[in-house]
Amino acid sequence: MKAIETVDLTKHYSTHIAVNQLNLSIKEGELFALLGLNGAGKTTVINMLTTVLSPTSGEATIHHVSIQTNPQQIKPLIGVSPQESAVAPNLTVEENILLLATIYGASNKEATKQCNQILLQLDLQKERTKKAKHLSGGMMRRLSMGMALVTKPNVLFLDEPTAGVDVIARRELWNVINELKGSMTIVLTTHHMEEADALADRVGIMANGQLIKTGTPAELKKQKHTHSLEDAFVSFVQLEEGYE
Ligand SMILES: Nc1ncnc2c1ncn2[C@@H]1O[C@H](COP(=O)(O)OP(=O)(O)OP(=O)(O)O)[C@@H](O)[C@H]1O
Repeated sequence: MKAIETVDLTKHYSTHIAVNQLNLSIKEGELFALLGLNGAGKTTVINMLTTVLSPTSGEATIHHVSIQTNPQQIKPLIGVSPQESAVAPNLTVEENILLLATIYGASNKEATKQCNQILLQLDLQKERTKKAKHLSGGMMRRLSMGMALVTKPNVLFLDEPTAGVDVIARRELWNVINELKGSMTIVLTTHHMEEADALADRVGIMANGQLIKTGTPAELKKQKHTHSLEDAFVSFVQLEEGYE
């Protein structure tokens, strides 16, 4: 079953084409990493798929539900951990999750059960009574991911989940993402090629709003005769940008 499908998905910001006729198909349970230089269009794609932005043209479906005609039906299917976190700084870790679960209609008992499960899944039990504003960058990202799990999503979007965190916290976040892998479809964006290599079943490379390459990390490396996904990425992007 296809979790996500886009057909000629396009977004214009006045005269600037941020995403240009994107055709993408992601299978249920797959972890797909969207790669690209700054401004390539990754966040715009995620914002369209999560119904934050309306496409200028083209179509996209999540679990066969259209993002344009049925955005309200999309919301229960997805969880989003954005670059700018929606965490309430003065609430504790536990309170942030409980509040969101209650907003989504859980009873107090259900919310507590769900919160305990998420804290366990994300290894956040020790931080449960800490105010969010006192969390480290890595723990903050973990809380943001936990909050994205409140809707029990079929598809989880992680926009640069390890941006700005240290190398140990990054590895710990990889463990958390690896634990979630397979139980839901995950789409993540990253500038860290070793992250895409470690986590992704498949990657898509964007340049100038277009999807220029998709494949498994192994396929892309093989095509460029290298053991480094970063080298393969640079080569694909440079070719597209006309550096070679
Ligand atoms: N609200 C906006 N108005 C006008 N242009 C925008 C707007 N948001 C994004 N853009 C432009 O659209 C293009 C794609 O931006 P986007 O944020 O999707 O890229 P990105 O690949 O996520 O980049 P980064 O890796 O830096 O987060 C960029 O040229 C950006 O300047």
